[in-house]
Amino acid sequence: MHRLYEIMSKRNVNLNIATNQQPRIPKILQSKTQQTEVFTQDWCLGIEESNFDIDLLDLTMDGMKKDQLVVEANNNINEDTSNITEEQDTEKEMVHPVGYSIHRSSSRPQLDLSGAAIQGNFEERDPIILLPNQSDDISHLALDIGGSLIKLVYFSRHEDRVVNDKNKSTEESFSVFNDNRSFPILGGRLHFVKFETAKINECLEFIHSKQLHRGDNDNAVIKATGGGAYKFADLFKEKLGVVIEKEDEMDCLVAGANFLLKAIRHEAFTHKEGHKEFVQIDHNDLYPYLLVNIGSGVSMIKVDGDGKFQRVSGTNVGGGTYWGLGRLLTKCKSFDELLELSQRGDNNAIDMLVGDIYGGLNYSKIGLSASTIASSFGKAISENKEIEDYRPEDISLSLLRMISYNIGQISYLIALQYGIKRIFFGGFFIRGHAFTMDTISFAIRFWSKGGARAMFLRHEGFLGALGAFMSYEKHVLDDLMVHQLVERNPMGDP
Ligand SMILES: Nc1ncnc2c1ncn2[C@@H]1O[C@H](COP(=O)(O)OP(=O)(O)OP(=O)(O)O)[C@@H](O)[C@H]1O
Ligand SMILES: CC(C)(CO)[C@@H](O)C(=O)NCCC(=O)O
Repeated sequence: MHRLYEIMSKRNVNLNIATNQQPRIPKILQSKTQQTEVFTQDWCLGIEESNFDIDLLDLTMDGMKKDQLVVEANNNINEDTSNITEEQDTEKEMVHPVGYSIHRSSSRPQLDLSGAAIQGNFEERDPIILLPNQSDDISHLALDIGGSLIKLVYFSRHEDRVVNDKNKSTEESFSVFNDNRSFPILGGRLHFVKFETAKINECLEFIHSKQLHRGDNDNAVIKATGGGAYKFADLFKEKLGVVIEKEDEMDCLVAGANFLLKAIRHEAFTHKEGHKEFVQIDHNDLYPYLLVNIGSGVSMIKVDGDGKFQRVSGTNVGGGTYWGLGRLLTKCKSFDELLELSQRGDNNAIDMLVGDIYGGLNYSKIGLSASTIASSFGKAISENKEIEDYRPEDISLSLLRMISYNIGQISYLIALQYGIKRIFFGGFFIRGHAFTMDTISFAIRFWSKGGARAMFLRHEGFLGALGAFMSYEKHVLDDLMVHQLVERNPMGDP
C-alpha cells in the first residue's frame, strides 16, 4: 500500500486509500451553482418521435415521474445484475471504499474512473456507466460527430435523492450529513445519446436543454472528434457559444476501446447462433488486438497499447453502404426499419447459392455446402424480374449479410497479416443486431478455421465519444491502470 501511495503521489492521482479503520472522509464539494435541467414537453416528445436512444431517466418531465422511474430502474438493476452487484460490493469493501482522498495539485476538477461499472441488465445496449468514486463536480460533455451519427457522452452527478428538496441550499443538496460534517454524495454516471448528423440542430437543442455546454468555467470548450468536429465547429460557436476542441478520431477510438476493455466488466462479448457470451479480458494479455470500427466507413486499427496503434486498413463498404443502398432498394424510412425488415427476410430469393449452380449438390471438395452463398445478389441477374419483384425483406437480408460477411472476411485477412488473434468490432452499424454479429463471427471463424475470434462491445458506437471524453485528462488511463493493480478482483463470466 505504501508503494502504491508513492506511485500515486508521483502521478498526482486522486486516490481513495482502502482501510477498514479509517472513517469516510471524502472531499467536501466545492460550492458551485448547479445547473437546472430544463425540459419542455415538446422537446421530450420531439426526441421520442425521432426514436433516439436517450436515457429514460432523462426524459422525465416532473419530479414525481422521475423518482418513480429511478426506483423502477434500480429495482430492475438489482434483479438482473445481482451477481455483479455482489462482486462489486466485495470489490468496494476490499479496495476503494473509504478513507482519505489524496488530491492532485491541480485545482481543476478531475475525472475518477476507478470502479467504473455498467448499470443495467445484460441485454441493455449503450448502458449507463456508473462512476462510483467520482468526487469532483465535473461538467464534461464530449462528442463524436461522424458521417451518419453524432454520439454524445456526458456526465451527471447522482442527485436523485436530494434534487427535489427545494428547501436545501445547493451545497446541502449535494451533501449528506454525518457527525456535523458535510460530505459530497460520491459518484455519478456517464450517459450515452446519439442523433443523426443530418439533424444536428436536434443535438444542439438537446445540449442546450440540459445545459451540457456550460463547462467548469466561463470559457466553455467541448471536446469533439470525428469529421464533424471540423465541419460543424462554427455552428457550435454560433448556436451554443462554445469552442470545439478537436481530438483525433483514431486516437479517440483507441482510447475509448482501451477504457472499455480495461475498466468495464461485461463489456466485451462473443456472439454465436444468437447467443451472447461475455468475455473477461486479461489486462496483461490484451495487446495486440485489431479494432474494426464499422461506422459509415470502416477503419481497421492494430492496437498495441495506450496511444500505441496503427490504422492498418479500412474499407468504404460499411454501415453507410448498407443504410444507403438499403434505403434506395427498399424505400425504408429509417435504419432500424431496414434492420427489422431483414429479420423477416429469406436471402435464397436473391442470393445465388452453391446449390443453385451445382444442381442442389454440395461442392464438398473445396468445403462448400449447397447452402453457401456463391454470389450475393447473384439471382438478381434474372431478366424476368425487376426490383418490384423482390421483397424488401429479402433485399435487406442479402445486403446485410453481404456487407457483414465482407467486413468479417477483410478483418480476418488483416488480422492474419499482422498475426493478431483477437478482433473487436465497434461502430453503430452493428447496432447489437444478432444476425450482423453472427455473420461477422461466422466469417472470422470460418476463414481462420477457428483460430481467431470476433468480439463485440456493448458501447459499440461510442468508442470515439468516450475517447474524446477521456481526453479532458490525457493520463486518465495510466491512472486507471495503477488503480487496477490493486482493485481488480478475479471474476468469472456472469
Ligand atoms: N439511427 C440510425 N441512423 C443512421 N444510421 C444508423 C442508425 N443506427 C445505426 N446506424 C448505422 O450506423 C452507421 C454509422 O455508425 P457510426 O455512428 O459508428 O459511424 P459515423 O461516425 O457516423 O461514421 P464515420 O466514422 O465513418 O464518419 C450508419 O452508417 C448505419 O449503418
Ligand atoms: C473516413 C473515416 C475515417 C471517417 O470516420 C471512415 O469513414 C473510414 O474509415 N472510411 C473508410 C475509408 C477507407 O479506408 O477506405
